[in-house]
Amino acid sequence: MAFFSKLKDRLFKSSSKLEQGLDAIVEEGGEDDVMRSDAAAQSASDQMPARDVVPEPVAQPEPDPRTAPDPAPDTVPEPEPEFTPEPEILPDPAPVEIPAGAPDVAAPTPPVEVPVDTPDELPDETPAQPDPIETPAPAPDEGPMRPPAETPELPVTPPAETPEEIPQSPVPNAPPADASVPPRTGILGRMLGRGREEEPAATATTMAPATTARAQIVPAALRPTKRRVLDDDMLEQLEELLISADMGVDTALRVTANMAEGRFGKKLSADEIKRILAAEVARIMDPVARPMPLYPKRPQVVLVVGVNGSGKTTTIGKLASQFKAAGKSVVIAAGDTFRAAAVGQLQVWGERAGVPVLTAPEGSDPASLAFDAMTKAEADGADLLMIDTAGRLQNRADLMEELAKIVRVIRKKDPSAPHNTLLVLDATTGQNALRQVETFQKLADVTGLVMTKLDGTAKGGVLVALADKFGLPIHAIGVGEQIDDLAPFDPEEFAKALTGLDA
Ligand SMILES: Nc1nc2c(ncn2[C@@H]2O[C@H](COP(=O)(O)OP(=O)(O)OP(=O)(O)O)[C@@H](O)[C@H]2O)c(=O)[nH]1
Repeated sequence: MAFFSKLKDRLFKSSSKLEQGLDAIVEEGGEDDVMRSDAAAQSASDQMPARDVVPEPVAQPEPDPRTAPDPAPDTVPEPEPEFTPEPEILPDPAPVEIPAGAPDVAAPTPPVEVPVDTPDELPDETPAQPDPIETPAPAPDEGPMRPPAETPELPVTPPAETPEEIPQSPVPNAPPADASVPPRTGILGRMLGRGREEEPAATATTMAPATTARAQIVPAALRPTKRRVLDDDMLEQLEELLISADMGVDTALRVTANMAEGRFGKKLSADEIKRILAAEVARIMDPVARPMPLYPKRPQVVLVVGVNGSGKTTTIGKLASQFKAAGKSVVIAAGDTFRAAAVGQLQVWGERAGVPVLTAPEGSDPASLAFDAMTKAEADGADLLMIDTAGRLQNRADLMEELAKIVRVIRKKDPSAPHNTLLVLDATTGQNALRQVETFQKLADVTGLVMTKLDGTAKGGVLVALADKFGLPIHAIGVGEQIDDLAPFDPEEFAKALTGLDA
């Protein structure tokens, strides 16, 4: 519930936009569902405490909803799609000892300097190649592979259904140093803004004097439910609304067509439309909600790519922390060799996660660093090597070629690598994310996505467009700047949050 609130309230501005838009569409062309509201009013007033509502004298007897003829058979609402209950919040895995001292104040771990003397032309030999049968490369069209059940590569405490490889929140939530700040309750309980915001409203209602309450309070059940016939006009308005929420034209058309299927001409309330839309969104998103797969290969090479500022470094830190908590030995390579600040930032994240960060002298070839980092990670018997790369705009051909070279060089060392190429997308970039996927996919064979900043001003609809267009797995979502602000992607929570449905 808390995570749902987090999604709903901070996740998207587009959520409230969609929610309000759907309400407005029905409000605009809808009619009061009189029969339903009368019946609801009767039932509500039967249950209403006397002090809350004093029914006015009724001139006409209330029709008995059980015997009254149905004046409009087509007003019977569609059965509402069922929603899976919110997934159980799993207990945090074993706590991780955060290195003593806050990363910001502790002296950073001296970087492991990797000598970068590898020439551009790297040897063609591929030392210590594993048996290809034991370490199959991920087949692009097979989707993410999970390690065999018996492999010791699985994390220590895999949830049954949710990502095994990215535990929910392995880091215990230490109380904040400032006692005036309320204690944090983990990633699923962090979105407390909504609860706090709701408090005044709740107080206002309960504090209202009885006399004014009698005049002013109109319980929701007493208000007539507006319903609107689902016709071409309404579908067009729905399409426009979905496009404005960044779903893209193609996806918006497909979604509205599916919504109309079997319902055209029927009268629907705003709530019913939200549920139908949420079910459709969840149906599209379900196949892409996949954790990052782990393979028996050591080191499993995870290349992290994306445009400037999308959240690569932050995501690497969060992932490294989670994998470490799951018992993996992780090494990070600072592939942005051109910006000293980027290296420094990665070192801070390495400190936080408690994993070593391999660096190279400023200005050296990032492809060489990647090669040397693989050699070192292999020698150290690391399970995972996460390679950060410089942010690059997808329209900068030179930088994209540099990325392609990194991939080529990695493959010289291990033809099955990189085993995961994660494209980190900033959800606030909207439709531009689609172009980013297209370009990065061509050059770096992207295997999965991480969508960051969903706690910000993101337009969540773009995730639906991405899933609909590319079908790439969404391994995780970033919902904040802290180390445990990375969560598995839950399609149903997402759909409910996007459409403004209550949990
Ligand atoms: N609110 C929020 N901020 C995030 C999230 N992920 C990353 N950030 C912030 O986004 C900014 C950029 O993150 P970085 O991790 O430095 O991005 P990057 O892709 O490594 O950046 P470059 O190296 O410049 O390409 C930082 O201020 C992060 O704190 C997220 O999920 N939510």
